[in-house]
Order: sequence, then C-alpha cells, then structure tokens
Amino acid sequence: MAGGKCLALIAHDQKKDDMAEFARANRDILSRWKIVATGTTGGRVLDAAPDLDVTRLKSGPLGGDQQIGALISTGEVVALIFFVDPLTPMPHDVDVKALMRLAIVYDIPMALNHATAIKLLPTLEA
Ligand SMILES: O=C(CO)COP(=O)(O)O
Repeated sequence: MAGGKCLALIAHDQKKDDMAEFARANRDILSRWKIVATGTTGGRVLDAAPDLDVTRLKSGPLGGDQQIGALISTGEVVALIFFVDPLTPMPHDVDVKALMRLAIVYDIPMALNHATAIKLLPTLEA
C-alpha cells in the first residue's frame, strides 16, 4: 500500500495536538521515512509538517487501525507511534486493541505516548 518500510503514526482526537507538535518538532528525522497514518491524524501531521511523505489511510473508526495492522502483518511497518487517549470510550476500541496486538505479535517497536515516542524515534534507522 505505502510501499517499502514505513513508520505508522496515529493519534486519538484528544492527542492530535500532541501529534502535530511531535511531527513539527521532529520533522527532520521524520522526513527520512515514508509515513502511513490514519486519515485525520495524517491530515494534522501534514498541516504541521507539509514536506513529510505521508500516506493517509482510512480514519481509525472506519478501518484505519485495521489497515495499519494489515501493513504490520506484511512487514511494511518498522515502528508504530500511537498517541492513545486512555480517558475516552471509543466505538472502535476493539480495532485499537487488535492493532496493538499485531504490533506485539510481530514484535515491532510501539510507542503509545509522547514520552516514549521521542526516545524511540532517534533510535530507528531509516
Ligand atoms: O481513531 C484513531 C485510532 O484509533 C485515529 O483515527 P484518525 O486519525 O482518523 O482520527
């Protein structure tokens, strides 16, 4: 879908400002990567850092988490950076859980908050 090795970026609604700031602050490192993102997150990332190579998939509740899970299963995702909102119930909670499960099954690095993401990102080799 995205072709080649890529980084996956996702943020829940309450974390999208954090993700936009993360993308802006780390745009130099992120620019070395192909990025896949769920739909709304990808739009926010591109607004914050327009030069990044971002492929926008479906929005999370409409299947975007599952699309990223599929890319993990085919070996295309090097790492998952997913800013999760732990305080809001979501209709697609099962999709979120399934995505995290696949990241564990395929043993890819997975950062679920900003503090971990900023430590993980510089350690990845593009
Ligand atoms: O819901 C999401 C992840 O579970 C994210 O989807 P959006 O980026 O489209 O908001």
